[in-house]
Amino acid sequence: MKINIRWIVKNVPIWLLILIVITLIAGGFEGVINGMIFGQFPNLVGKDANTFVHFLIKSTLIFFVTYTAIVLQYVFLNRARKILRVKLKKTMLINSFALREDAAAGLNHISNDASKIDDQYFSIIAGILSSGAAAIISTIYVLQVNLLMGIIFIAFSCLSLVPMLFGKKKLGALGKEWSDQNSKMMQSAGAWFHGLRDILQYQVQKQFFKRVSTDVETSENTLLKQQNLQWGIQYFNFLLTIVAVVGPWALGFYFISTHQFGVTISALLSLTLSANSVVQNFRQLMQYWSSVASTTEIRKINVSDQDIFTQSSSEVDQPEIKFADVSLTYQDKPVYEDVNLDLPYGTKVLLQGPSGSGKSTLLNMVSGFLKPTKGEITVGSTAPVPSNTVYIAQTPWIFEGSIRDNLSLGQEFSDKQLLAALKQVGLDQEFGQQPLERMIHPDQEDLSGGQRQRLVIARALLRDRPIILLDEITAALDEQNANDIRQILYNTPKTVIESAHHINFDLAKKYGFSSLMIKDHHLVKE
Ligand SMILES: Nc1ncnc2c1ncn2[C@@H]1O[C@H](COP(=O)(O)OP(=O)(O)OP(=O)(O)O)[C@@H](O)[C@H]1O
Repeated sequence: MKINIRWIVKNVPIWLLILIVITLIAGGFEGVINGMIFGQFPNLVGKDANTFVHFLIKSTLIFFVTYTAIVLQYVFLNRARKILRVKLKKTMLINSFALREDAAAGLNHISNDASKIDDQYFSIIAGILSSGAAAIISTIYVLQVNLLMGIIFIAFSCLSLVPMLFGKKKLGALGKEWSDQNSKMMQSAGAWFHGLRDILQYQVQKQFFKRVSTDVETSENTLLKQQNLQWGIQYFNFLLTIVAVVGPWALGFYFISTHQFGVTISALLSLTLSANSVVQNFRQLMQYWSSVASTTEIRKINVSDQDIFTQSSSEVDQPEIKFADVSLTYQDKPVYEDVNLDLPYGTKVLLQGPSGSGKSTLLNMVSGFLKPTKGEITVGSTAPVPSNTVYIAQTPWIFEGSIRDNLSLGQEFSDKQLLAALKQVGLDQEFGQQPLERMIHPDQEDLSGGQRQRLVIARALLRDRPIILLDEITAALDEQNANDIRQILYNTPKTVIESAHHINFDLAKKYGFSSLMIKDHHLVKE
């Protein structure tokens, strides 16, 4: 998808576009009203008081309408920009989510890229429209003062287009380079902040800061390169503007001295005054163009055809999990090769294997987050979808908000249900009098690792899903808590697949678990 004029027109309401066009036309007279009104002065010589009053009222009205139109123009343009910013950020949020981009890349899009597109595209398009309207109106005025000289002035004005023709591509490439480097800088800055404890512990402040500061320098250097190129182009523009003014004078003086085409000094003077508006607006347009060019690449937004808001149905009843000749390879590295597996509903499985052997990978395939490179996985009669499972991960996801928010995720649950879920994981007594209202701030680490883990388990218990996937969930829990939690999660008719290094074999036996061992890219029953 490309953020361009078509996208803008599609997203701004038609009534607003009409108001913008009307105010643009009215405001476009600003460049020539002085010329138009001052040009009347010679006609006032020797006229009566009535004519003066009439002239004053007319001039006041013209000034009033033009300046009011300019202000309204910006009010409407700003409203349109706000609509476009909201649409752009929402589009970016959805696409980064659908494409599973990492947090740093996604945040870079909605912060840096979105501001750059707003500053150097949306606001510039507004400027282009107003300068364009002013240039057209000034041009019409200039042409009707003296056709030949008017054409000469405008032809010279077009010279200012030349430098931009050469710089456009390079500016676009630098814009993209800057955005990529910015994303890298956000990643290394994120690592710098997240790693505070380890960085201090290993006393590697200097070494680590060098990484971050190099990335900051690199992205700022590219921005500077881009700005220098913009101003280089602008400098050539200025030089050509001199030619655009002096050139027509030279021709005009020649026509005056040879008495050709009725060119007079006064016509040349009024043309210079009005044509200035044409030249200025052309120059402005070129400056705008260079800004627009610098956003060309970042305005190309990767889109996914997936509709993330479509609710995938989770109505499979007592599904069987089947793997038929499933292989999964990361780049060139095989994790699974031709695996066949049949897990009837209610099966309880302990997934074992050395670190890096593929335990999380298997759970991710069953939950539909990873597609096999070859073969087919079915859950019930369909391919796996995340909504059929609860996947409890090694690192619990909690967010800024109340315990209630973190449990319900915005869905409808009664207080009774929420409190019962907290009680099941033993958290009902740990969060004070009103546990559901307690606010949590993940960045302040105000919950222990075990509390976080139990909170996300309570979140899972609230939801009735036929398959429970447990990925190293007890790593942050003490033995007692780990056993209590396991009892809750195991005591269910549902399918449970647990990957764990530390296993309570007594409990596993009690609840009928069998073992699946990952060996040489295959699953072996033990
Ligand atoms: N996104 C990825 N890109 C490339 N390789 C990956 C990716 N995710 C995992 N791997 C590789 O796939 C292999 C299996 O990883 P997986 O996380 O499933 O192992 P695991 O058995 O769960 O390990 P652990 O017990 O340490 O958590 C590893 O060698 C890992 O490096």
